[in-house]
Amino acid sequence: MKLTFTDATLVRNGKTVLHPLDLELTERRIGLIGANGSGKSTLARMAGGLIRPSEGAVTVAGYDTARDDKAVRRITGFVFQNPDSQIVYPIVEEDLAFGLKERGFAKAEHRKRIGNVLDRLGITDLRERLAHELSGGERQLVALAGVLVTEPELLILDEPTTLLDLRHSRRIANHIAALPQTVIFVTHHLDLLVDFDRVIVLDDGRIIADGDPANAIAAYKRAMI
Ligand SMILES: Nc1ncnc2c1ncn2[C@@H]1O[C@H](COP(=O)(O)OP(=O)(O)OP(=O)(O)O)[C@@H](O)[C@H]1O
Repeated sequence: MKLTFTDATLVRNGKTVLHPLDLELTERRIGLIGANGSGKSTLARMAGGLIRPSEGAVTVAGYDTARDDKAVRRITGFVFQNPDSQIVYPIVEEDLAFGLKERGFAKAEHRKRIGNVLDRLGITDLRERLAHELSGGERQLVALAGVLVTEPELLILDEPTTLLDLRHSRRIANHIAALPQTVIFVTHHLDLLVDFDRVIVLDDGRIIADGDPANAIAAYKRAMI
């Protein structure tokens, strides 16, 4: 999977949210870090075709996100910080099945896939539960499971562990480490990125560091003093 940003810019209400970006992303696990409001979510959404650049172009697996946004969204799964924006059905299992149905998976496969992903995230006990009765962290895990179960080619995770305890955050990190797909992971939890292939640091809409996790995280820490 290859993503390219060519002079991609985003201007909103007169503010330059992202200054012209040139990037070629071919790594499997890419972390995005930076200060609040530095443009991480914007870049992540642009990578998945949810936001079109004001100028320039973004391509995902050869599809231009401005022209072929449907194709891009078909191969991309998003997990956002707020699980409530993602959970649609009242019962956890129904919610996970909904994502599978929407993406055209055969019904016979639903139970097996759902069982597998719940098991891997350590939340099998939530299968029959009412989503609105779950804790914040449990809902975040269900939202994540709902996307993982569909195995999208590109997985974009925007602060998916903000409500999780250490055990579950680690489980997510381990799970991501084993995924064959491309993952773009926005987070303030720097320790989750130590084994990543590439980490990009944003500051005020610009890339200020880009490289291996140790160097990128060190640059971020220096910039935040
Ligand atoms: N429609 C808009 N109009 C004006 N400003 C916007 C708009 N959308 C985003 N911004 C601004 O762009 C900047 C980048 O926002 P973004 O959500 O990408 O930041 P972030 O790095 O993900 O931050 P956080 O760590 O706080 O989640 C912010 O200053 C935000 O207020």
